[in-house]
Order: sequence, then C-alpha cells, then structure tokens
Amino acid sequence: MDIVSVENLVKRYGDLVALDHFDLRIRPGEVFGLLGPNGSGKTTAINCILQLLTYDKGSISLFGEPMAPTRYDLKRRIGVVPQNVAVFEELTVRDNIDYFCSLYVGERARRRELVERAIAFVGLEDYARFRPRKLSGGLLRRLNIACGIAHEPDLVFFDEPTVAVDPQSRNAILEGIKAMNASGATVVYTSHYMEEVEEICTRIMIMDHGRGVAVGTNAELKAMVSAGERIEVEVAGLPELPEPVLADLRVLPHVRRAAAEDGRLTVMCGQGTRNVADVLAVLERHQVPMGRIYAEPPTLNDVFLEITGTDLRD
Ligand SMILES: Nc1ncnc2c1ncn2[C@@H]1O[C@H](COP(=O)(O)OP(=O)(O)OP(=O)(O)O)[C@@H](O)[C@H]1O
Repeated sequence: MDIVSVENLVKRYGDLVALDHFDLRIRPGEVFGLLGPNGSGKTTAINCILQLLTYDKGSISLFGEPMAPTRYDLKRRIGVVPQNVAVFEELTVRDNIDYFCSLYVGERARRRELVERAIAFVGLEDYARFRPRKLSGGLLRRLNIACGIAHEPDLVFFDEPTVAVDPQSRNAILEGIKAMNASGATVVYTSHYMEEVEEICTRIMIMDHGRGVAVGTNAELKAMVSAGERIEVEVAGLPELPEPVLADLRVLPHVRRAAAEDGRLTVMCGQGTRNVADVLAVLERHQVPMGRIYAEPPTLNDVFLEITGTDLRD
C-alpha cells in the first residue's frame, strides 16, 4: 500500500497551472524528496495533499484512504513543518510545542512526555523556557520542527526546512529527520538543494513546471541521463597543458569537454566504465606531472539540466 497516492492532480491559480496532471506515490518508510526550483509546485503539491488548498482535478489518498478536508482521523497521523516559522511569540518554547501537540493529543500526562521528547529531539533543552524572539534563526527552525512532530506522526511533511539556516542547525535538522525515519515515520521532504536531497532521501522526484519529470533513487536518476563523471587533475608545474594532450583527451570515447586552467585539468565525460583510466592513460603517455586527482559522479543538477534544459540552481 502506498502511504501517499496522488493521481492526475491539477491546480490552477487563475491562468497559471501550478500542478499539471501531477502524480505521486510514496511508500511506507521512505524519505521521499521533492526536488525542484522555486516555483516548480512543491509547496502547492503539499498543500493540496494536506487539503489546505482546493484543486481543480485529481484524487489524493493517504494511508490507503481517500483524503478530504474533514478526514481528521488521517490528519491526526500527519505532521507538517511549514516553510515559514509559525509559532506564538507570547509562549515559551515548551508551551509552543505543548500547544501544537494539544491539537492532536488531549491527555496531559502523555503530552508532557511527548513535549519533552520533542524538545530533546531537536536539541532545545537549554532553551525550553525561552520565548521565540530570543532564539536565533536556526533554533527557531528547530522549534518549528518540534511543533510539527511532537505528536509523533506516521507521516511528516517538511517544506524546505533548512532555508537560511546556519550549518550546525542544518546538520541537526537533517540528522533529526534521519532519526525520525529510523524510528518508523515516512518523510516527505521538499528542497531546491540537491545536496540535501541526495544525502537523506531514499527516492527523489524531480519537479519542473508543476510536473514530476523524473523519479527514482539517487543512483537511478543519475543512470537515466548520459552525463558521466567530472574528472579533475592537478597539473601544477605545467602552466599550460600542451594542445596535443588536450586533443588526445578530446578524442576519447566518452569525453565531452577537456580544458585546463590555473594548473587544473577538467574533463567532462559521458557515461562510461573506463573514463578515469582512459584519461589517466593519456596523461601518463604524455608524461604530464600529476598531483591530486578527483572524479565526481554526475550531480542531480546534471540530471535536471539534461531533462529540462535549464539549471536547477537559482
Ligand atoms: N496563492 C497563489 N496565487 C497565485 N500563484 C501562486 C500562488 N501560490 C503559488 N503560486 C504560483 O504557483 C507556482 C508554484 O508555486 P509553489 O510555491 O508551489 O512552488 P515551490 O516549488 O514550492 O517554490 P518555492 O520553493 O518558491 O516555494 C509558482 O509559479 C507560484 O508563483
């Protein structure tokens, strides 16, 4: 059974089609990434799934049941961490979490336990009595997360939780999501940062213009395109790489581009199993003095670029 199932969803804002026959299937236990540039429809998709927005067409099921605005039984099993921090200024950290938890859990003793667990989970123990205005941006984000997950939902939606967050809080957030998933929650994670999605997601959908243009694991997505690795070789001590060396590199079967600048050779390849060995063999044949050698697989940006013709990065 899919935990999230969206079929043929269409959402228009006037003339603008924000979701264009959008389909999505998420299995239990996944950390599922929705990756797309700003405006590709990620937030709209989540808000439709949560029934916070009406839509023009399509059907949505959660936990195998049709979702509707009044399905409070299903909503109780869901946690939402919205893009913008939404907490009460007049309540302390602990009271904010308790308030959001109380929307789902009536029993006080149980709630007390859940609130303390949520505080520990996001590492806000030292700030439990603080009011939000005393918190840094990163700590506020963590509070926002604690408010969304304190009732220990089975399915959690994170909408770009690391935008404008310091690296320490960002790591704490990503580690927290992994731990939450390990303890049984299914996670839906939207982002336009490919590195994050690669790091934590078990499957990824690439979105563009309100459609899912590709879906798969990180490795599956990268295997869908013809881009191969990017090879970099330090050739310090050689101000300019002789043209015959570059010419020999460029005729290799999978080499698309070879250029040298500032003592560093960069070779962009298509998919092939011997790219690194072939490049090094040419350099050795020409007795090029080599320093460090790097080979990086294609990134999700390469995948996005090849499928859509534009860059994922802003
Ligand atoms: N309330 C609205 N009225 C009109 N257009 C909207 C509204 N909300 C979103 N849009 C438009 O719908 C499209 C999808 O927006 P959405 O916010 O879902 O994208 P996103 O991928 O979540 O991007 P972001 O990362 O910027 O939030 C965009 O073109 C956006 O401008």
